[in-house]
Amino acid sequence: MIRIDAVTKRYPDGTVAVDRLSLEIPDRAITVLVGPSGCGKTTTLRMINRMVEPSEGSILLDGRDIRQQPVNTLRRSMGYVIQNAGLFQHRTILDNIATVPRLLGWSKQKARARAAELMERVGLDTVLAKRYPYQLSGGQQQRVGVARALAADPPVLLMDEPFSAVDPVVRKGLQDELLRIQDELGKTIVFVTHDIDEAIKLGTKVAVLRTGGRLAQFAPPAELLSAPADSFVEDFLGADRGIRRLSFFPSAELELQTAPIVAVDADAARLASRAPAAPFLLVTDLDGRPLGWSEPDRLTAGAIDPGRLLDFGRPFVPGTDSLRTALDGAVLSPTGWAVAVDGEGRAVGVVSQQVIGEAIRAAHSRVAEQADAEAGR
Ligand SMILES: Nc1ncnc2c1ncn2[C@@H]1O[C@H](COP(=O)(O)OP(=O)(O)OP(=O)(O)O)[C@@H](O)[C@H]1O
Repeated sequence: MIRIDAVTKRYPDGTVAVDRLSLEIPDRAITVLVGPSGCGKTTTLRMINRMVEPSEGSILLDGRDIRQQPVNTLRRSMGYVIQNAGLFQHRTILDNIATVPRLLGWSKQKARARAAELMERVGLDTVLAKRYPYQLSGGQQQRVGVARALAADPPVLLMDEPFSAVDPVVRKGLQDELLRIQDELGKTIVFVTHDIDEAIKLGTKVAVLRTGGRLAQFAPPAELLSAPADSFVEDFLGADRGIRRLSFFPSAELELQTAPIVAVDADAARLASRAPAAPFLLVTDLDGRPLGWSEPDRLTAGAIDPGRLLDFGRPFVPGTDSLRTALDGAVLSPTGWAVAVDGEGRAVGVVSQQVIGEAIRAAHSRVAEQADAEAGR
């Protein structure tokens, strides 16, 4: 665990960048530092690897003051990734990634083998190994930056706005990749961003800082969204807080109906038997994949015309997707019903906005009961 204990940083010109900050950063999780420009995020991160020394307070790594070990030893245990990757322009991709192992005295062959392994791990084609950084896209360069930081297998990874310079689509890819790598490697990651959505997506815990380097709230993302500590945090979280919170509620328990699902070859008797179940029937192809919605009386036996069906919107996968995705599916659907599919895209049920609304209320009361129970403990 990294423990930041009442740390203040005052720069020589008198600027207080960080003000009596205390944080317990858990092992093998992603802790995000988020806040407006100039609130002291980078300064805090740099105090962890001693690129900046605190004016007051201390930082402990596994119970030991970080000032008690040589700074080089400390930094070797902490990979560091920055915006724009900060790659060495005159070195190939492979040699960039192999930098730290080489500094640690590994043979060239061993370091390069490790670098090649890491390229695959971060989703880079090894044909890029011999290229130079300027021959890569921004997103690819960021992946190289992550691979380089992981090369010596440090337990801690410090990441300072690593994905800020790329477009939103590439950024989403990099975030997903980081979550996947973290699932495999379980590093202790401290991640700085000014983007609250990125913080909520990546953080196991999120520290919201306010200008002047003071901590506003330190909590798991779902808790930030449900119970912002004050109006600063609430404003910083922005609009749609309620909708975004639904991302943390699973859709697995939604009660699905199967009666309104009919295959495209359904006969008159079958259509008639299903019709009372819902105002709309979902027509699927012969493999069970949804084609679209129709009012029951528009379907005539043996002559279902897929071209005349209503769009079925965006389906969700129960157990994988959240209530937010399910609600989105229902809102997008012209019928107000969402379609649930399995991993292969076959319809497994349908659910109305009303039932999703009830599930949301149930989820809220479960969270409230849990909070009450914890408060009473
Ligand atoms: N070397 C320095 N000397 C004086 N003041 C500094 C120095 N470095 C940073 N600061 C100031 O300290 C405050 C915090 O800066 P810091 O870079 O830690 O913030 P940040 O939250 O990372 O900001 P951003 O999101 O804009 O990168 C700012 O007011 C900044 O101007």
